[in-house]
Amino acid sequence: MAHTRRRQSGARSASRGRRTAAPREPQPGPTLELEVERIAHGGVSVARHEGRVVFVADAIPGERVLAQVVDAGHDRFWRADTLSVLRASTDRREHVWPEASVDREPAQRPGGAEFGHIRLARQRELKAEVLRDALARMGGVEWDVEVLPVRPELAPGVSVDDGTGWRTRVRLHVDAEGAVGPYAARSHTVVHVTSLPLAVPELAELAPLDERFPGARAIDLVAPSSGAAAVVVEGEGRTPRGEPPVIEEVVGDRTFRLDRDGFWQVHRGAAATLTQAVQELVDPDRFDPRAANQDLYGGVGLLAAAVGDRFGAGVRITTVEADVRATEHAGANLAEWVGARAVTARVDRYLDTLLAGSASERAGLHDATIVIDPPRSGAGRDVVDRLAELAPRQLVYVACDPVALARDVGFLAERGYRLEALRAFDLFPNTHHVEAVARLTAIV
Ligand SMILES: C[S@@+](CC[C@H](N)C(=O)[O-])C[C@H]1O[C@@H](n2cnc3c(N)ncnc32)[C@H](O)[C@@H]1O
Repeated sequence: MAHTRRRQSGARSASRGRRTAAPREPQPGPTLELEVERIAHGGVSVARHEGRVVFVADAIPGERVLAQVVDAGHDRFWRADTLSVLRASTDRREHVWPEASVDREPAQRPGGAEFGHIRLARQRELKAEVLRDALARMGGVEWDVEVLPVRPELAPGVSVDDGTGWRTRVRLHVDAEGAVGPYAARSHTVVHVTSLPLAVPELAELAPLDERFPGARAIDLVAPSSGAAAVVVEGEGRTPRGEPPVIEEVVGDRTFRLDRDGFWQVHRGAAATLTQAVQELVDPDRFDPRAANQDLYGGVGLLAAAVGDRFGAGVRITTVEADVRATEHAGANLAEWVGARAVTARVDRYLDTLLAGSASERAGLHDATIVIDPPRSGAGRDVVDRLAELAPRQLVYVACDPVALARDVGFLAERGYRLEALRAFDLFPNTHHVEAVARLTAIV
């Protein structure tokens, strides 16, 4: 495709001579019959056409499908959508969200349920395969991964049969005419749907799918574990001034307060699942309650509380988070631990201040356990290098992206840390996402 470069006076000097590439338009290609070979990261499967990789959506490894190439603009791979299934896998089932099924026009299928046509147990095997492959390729470790379902007692009301009814946060979008819906898969086009099966039942009922919101940008649906569910309309003149409403989330015997629009784990049972996983994965023989323990990317203090509950009232732990409101809540949520602190900071800068500490401060860090729960992009080289320099006894890494985790496991291996334990959980049934909790320890 020919790109036209727009000339704007002053644009070149403003960008100091750098040219910014215009977003690439996808180039539609042919309709193909494809043998689907294996799963890839991102919820698509790998097929081949004349030697070229084709990433195909809405298929299952082992199937033969008729697929429309939606982007033939790359030399090395194309992207395609399944139009119909010519030979179905025994793992195929009715899609849990009829509107996302292959029976609908690809451009009209909502995103966010890209595994909904696959038996639940097989979804977990595919997620395990992606994590195992990523760890082998990027992390340099062979690890036999099993992805476990959320335990039903931790997620009351969530269907264990088909993986529906778990989402406590849903963002819908509003189009130019004010119509509401999710984005179509792999696009920013709002599509109309009549149901939200992945949402917890109270949100599925509340969702204003047939209403119009002219001028609004998005509709956020929030169902805290305690108190009423809410529909929040975002857009010009609609965001209320002043402090955002505060909600409560209950995990076991604990209540966490947070802003209604603040970060919280999305699956109804996720916070309890991760609490248990972190408590189990911290090696008690390596844990020193008086060391300078850390909970990095700490949100409102969920995982610092998990460590505190596991090791008792005397635990020292600092939770570090970039969002000021979240750290204010974390300070209050962790008030009962005299040794707990909540710090507002970017993790990389915070680690720089730790690295500049005195010899006795550095010794306290050397004995520390550091829990780290970064956003989807992972910790990355800069943070990993700083962590390795602090040389804590153990790291407990909570990850929502297998490739970012595997990359960071690889970086940590270069810096003398090895993967010692790993658990993976299906905190996002019917999507391709998977959560993992890993313990890495210093090789001595
Ligand atoms: C995956 S959430 C985890 C939150 C918390 N551990 C929990 O389970 O509720 C990641 C958090 O990291 C915060 N964050 C993102 N980038 C950050 C950075 N560079 N430094 C500090 N916090 C950051 C986000 O605001 C978010 O609260």
